[in-house]
Amino acid sequence: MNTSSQDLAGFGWSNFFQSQLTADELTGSVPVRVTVAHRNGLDVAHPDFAERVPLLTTEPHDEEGRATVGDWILLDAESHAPQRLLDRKTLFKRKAAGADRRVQLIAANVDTLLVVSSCNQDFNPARLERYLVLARDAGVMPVVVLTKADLAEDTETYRRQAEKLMPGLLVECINARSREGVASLLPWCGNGQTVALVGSSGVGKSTLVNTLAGEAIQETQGIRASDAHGRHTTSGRSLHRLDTGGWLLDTPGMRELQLLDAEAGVEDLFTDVFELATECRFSDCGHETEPGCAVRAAVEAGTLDPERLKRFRKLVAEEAYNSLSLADRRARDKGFGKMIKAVVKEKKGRWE
Ligand SMILES: Nc1nc2c(ncn2[C@@H]2O[C@H](COP(=O)(O)OP(=O)(O)OP(=O)(O)O)[C@@H](O)[C@H]2O)c(=O)[nH]1
Ligand SMILES: [Zn+2]
Repeated sequence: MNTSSQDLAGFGWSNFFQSQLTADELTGSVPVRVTVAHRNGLDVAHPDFAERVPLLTTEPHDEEGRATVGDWILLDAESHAPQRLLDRKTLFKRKAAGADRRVQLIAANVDTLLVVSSCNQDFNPARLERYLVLARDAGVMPVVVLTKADLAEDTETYRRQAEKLMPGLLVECINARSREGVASLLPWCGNGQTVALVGSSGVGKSTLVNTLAGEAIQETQGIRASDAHGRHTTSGRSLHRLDTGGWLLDTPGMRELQLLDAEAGVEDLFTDVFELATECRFSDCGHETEPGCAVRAAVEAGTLDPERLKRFRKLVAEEAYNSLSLADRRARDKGFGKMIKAVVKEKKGRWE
């Protein structure tokens, strides 16, 4: 077998992976990319072949040691038996529901996350912010893509709102249905580049995939005229080659990604709020009613957008909730239910 490193580069191979190989591995192994992670095997691809191989052997609780879609693994050059997993450049993961909170791997080695929303009533800065946190946590570069620019009267207002979410954030307003429309995204989809998409239902993810791929690999469905919500379209877990030589990683797991355990990401995204908070009189200030609160002072002085503070609070609360185990969540929900019941009972009692 004589595969040039250029061919491998088209699959996403780079010096980052190459430098992990030992002298023995350079001659005795062949690197392959995981295109589908099945329960009992891995579909892998290489410029010269594609096949199903057995799972890597891992320690029972080493969830991150398992291979997921997008990973690079080494096979024995002769037998094609899987040898080991290479370190990842980036990783999307989530904690599974359930008492043991196992880590679920979603996708590895994604270079760019296209955060999709549209230039209409679906545009939601809070949701975009959440996806940006997610990208930060995975170590992936985010690009905000605002679709349906062809239907909007004033795309600049949307663009400006999105740009305000993070310093230096790239925002592209596009028509996802036209080849020319998506041209501005091509730099992120070049040879060997891996992109993934997130965004709510109906914003045009499948349309974008179709246009980028140059063929209909995703089913799109018409938007329901009445409520502007797209219908859910199904898709298989996969890594698709784009016309441009890039790879589109589109899996149900990726589509369902939610903000989970994103503490570091929240800090990155809201450095202004965190910096202000260091000046609050109390170190555990909740920025609600405490005296000497620098965060509220900034809002009053007009230097901090109150909407931004609101979103920050929501994100922190949501993250705290998501980080609870399922058992804790149930207990909390039950506690909440009990509290409601008690209040209702008390109110009723008063009138009976
Ligand atoms: N005019 C116009 N229509 C668009 C654009 N992007 C998407 N649409 C339409 O919006 C509808 C929903 O698009 P989809 O691609 O199915 O949305 P989705 O995000 O994949 O939705 P789910 O599969 O539910 O996650 C379809 O009717 C598309 O044709 C755009 O940029 N311009
Ligand atoms: Zn404060």
